[in-house]
Amino acid sequence: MTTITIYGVGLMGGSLALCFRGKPDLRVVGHSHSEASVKKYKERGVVDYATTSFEEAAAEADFIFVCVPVGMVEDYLNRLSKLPLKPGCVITDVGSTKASICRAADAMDWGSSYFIGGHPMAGSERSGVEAATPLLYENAFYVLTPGKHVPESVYESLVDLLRYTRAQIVRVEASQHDDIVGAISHLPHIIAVALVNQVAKYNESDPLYQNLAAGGFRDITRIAASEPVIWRDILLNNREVVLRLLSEWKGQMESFTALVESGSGEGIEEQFRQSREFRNQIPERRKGVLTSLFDLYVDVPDHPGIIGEITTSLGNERINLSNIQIIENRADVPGILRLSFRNEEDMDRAAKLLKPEYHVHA
Ligand SMILES: NC(=O)c1ccc[n+]([C@@H]2O[C@H](COP(=O)([O-])OP(=O)(O)OC[C@H]3O[C@@H](n4cnc5c(N)ncnc54)[C@H](O)[C@@H]3O)[C@@H](O)[C@H]2O)c1
Ligand SMILES: O=C(O)C(=O)CC1(C(=O)O)C=CC(O)C=C1
Repeated sequence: MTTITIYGVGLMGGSLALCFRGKPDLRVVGHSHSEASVKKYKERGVVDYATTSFEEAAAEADFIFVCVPVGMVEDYLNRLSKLPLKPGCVITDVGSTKASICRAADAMDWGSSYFIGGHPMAGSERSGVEAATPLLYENAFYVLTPGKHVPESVYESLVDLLRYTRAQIVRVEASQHDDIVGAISHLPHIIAVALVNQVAKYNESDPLYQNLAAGGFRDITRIAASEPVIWRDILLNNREVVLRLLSEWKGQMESFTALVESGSGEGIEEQFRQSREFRNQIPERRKGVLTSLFDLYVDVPDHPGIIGEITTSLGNERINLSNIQIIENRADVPGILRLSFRNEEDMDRAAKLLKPEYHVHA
């Protein structure tokens, strides 16, 4: 029996627990310092056992996942490094920054256990165990940052366990990781929050702002609803990278200001041309919850029963749907329907069937 202990069974920890729970020869233990949370973990059935005792949670563990806010990770690792852990125990975390955590962990004496930094590139603006789902990591990249002293066999044992997440493991050096996530995750969160706060001010005097907010505003601001404590810790921890990016961002805004001020239509077009080219080459299929390799997107008109019509016509042709999701891109009405299939043949047949009536794209 392999025991997996999760400290902080929230969105990320709870989702990991749900990936491992009920799998052959795996036992999942959850830890929280709060009695109420321990009760909740048990009631929701996310773990096999839960405790408020830090020591008891670690005692039998073969793998430990530290899934608390970045600002707390070092403290948790420090406490763990001082416990009599099972020999060969692998400790990892899911913190959104890696350089300072890995540096701190490298300076700790792990005895016969090992630390490997981790960061799944999947998540949500929601938080807490209530938001946990075993599908969170599916098709996402999962970064691991093993230090030099971690034997390959130990690294492979963690990779092997993580196959239950159905994520794609990628090995990255910790400071390179922080540079990259600064640009593709931390800066976008700041921009989304600043934009929402700017619009919220206008909305105070004219609530029509909120009502007219459609696809553009919604697409760029979903993440502005993210958990404040989690993001406070991330931005402060990746301070230097974030400050450099913000300064470059100011430059971007100044360039745009100059283009608009000088009426340079050509310059504006060029900015959009460049960004469209890069944006369109990002492999859409790999990211997000519930994506599969065989997805079709169908623009559906807003009329009652439309989803039923589509699923019935697929059913009549015996085309198996593995998933269906409405992507809300217009206020309060279904816009794009994502249909997922288990194989290319089903996807192609569905596209052929739906094309005469709907706008279908892969
Ligand atoms: N939210 C995301 O999209 C995302 C994605 C990848 C990685 N991460 C990282 O995962 C970790 C957990 O984030 P989450 O989104 O699961 O958050 P969450 O709020 O859903 O869960 C945090 C967990 O940590 C526990 N905790 C322990 N000490 C705490 C303290 N002092 N303050 C607050 N909570 C404390 C909470 O009880 C909770 O169980 C963070 O390090 C975060 O950077 C988050
Ligand atoms: O999808 C979201 O809501 C996320 O914010 C996920 C996201 C991201 O920025 O992409 C957020 C933080 C991470 O550490 C990793 C992933």
